Amino acid sequence: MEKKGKENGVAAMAACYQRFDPAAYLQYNYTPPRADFERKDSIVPWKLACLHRAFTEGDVSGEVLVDIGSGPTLYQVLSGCEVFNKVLLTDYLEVNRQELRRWLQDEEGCNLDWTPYLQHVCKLEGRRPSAWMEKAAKLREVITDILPVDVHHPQPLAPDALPSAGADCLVSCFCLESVSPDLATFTRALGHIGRLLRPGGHLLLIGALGESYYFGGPGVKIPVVPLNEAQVCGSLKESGFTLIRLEVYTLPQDMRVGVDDVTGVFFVKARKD
Ligand SMILES: Nc1ncnc2c1ncn2[C@@H]1O[C@@H](CSCCNC[C@@H]2Cc3ccc([N+](=O)[O-])cc3CN2)[C@@H](O)[C@H]1O
Repeated sequence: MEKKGKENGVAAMAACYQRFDPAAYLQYNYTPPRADFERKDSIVPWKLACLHRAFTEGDVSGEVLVDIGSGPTLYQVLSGCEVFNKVLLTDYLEVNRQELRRWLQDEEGCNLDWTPYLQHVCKLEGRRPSAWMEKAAKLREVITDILPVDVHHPQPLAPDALPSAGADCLVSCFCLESVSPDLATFTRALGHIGRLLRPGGHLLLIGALGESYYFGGPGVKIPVVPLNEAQVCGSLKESGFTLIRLEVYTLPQDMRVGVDDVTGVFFVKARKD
């Protein structure tokens, strides 16, 4: 019974994602107020600051960075692209991989202008904002693949996707809790992606606290397993990670815009045992 229940939950979740709408999702979460670079308390600048610090404080290095569950967004690797010379983006849905490919190939039809993001991260790096074009070129140089991924598989990526030693660093933002029907499935998925990482490699994990649903498009209500900090820390420990740092952002009232019921966002830096 238990096994059947687990498979049903994951299958039901996969069915929800067939209606995911990248353009709407980007609009909901990656435009003001949640992405307002003039506001100190906006969520996206907070996330970019966490990622910038984590990638540049000296302990993260290597060849290969993998972003798990990229969705249609690039912000996750704007700092990491300066540290790694091979970056892999991944997502479960072809519509998201297509959105990413459109930007990478500098094609028409992108659903979001990433320029303000590139300019903001250049500022964090102490560069002039006009260096954003160099950062865009750097991204297009180091992002070598956009691959399918399924975190519910013990081997989430194709066998030949990574060097045998594994990736040197993983980043994953708002994915695991949004694709797992319950905490046990979240923890199992964390273990699956952990197996992609070499021992001593780093995991940078951003996710939602207290979220039970979000809209992945107009009328596309997707269930989420609500997490608290203690559960995140417990899952990391159970999946063979040592926590280095946990930071939490609590959403001000005007960041609660009706597209989900998120109360907070966590940022984790951890190392694979
Ligand atoms: N089995 C699977 N394996 C891997 N990826 C999978 C799988 N199934 C679906 N996916 C893939 O995972 C998905 C990743 S996007 C998930 C959205 N997460 C919730 C959303 C995000 C968000 C953003 C910003 C803020 N904020 O406060 O600023 C709050 C929130 C909270 N709401 C999607 O790309 C899907 O395509």
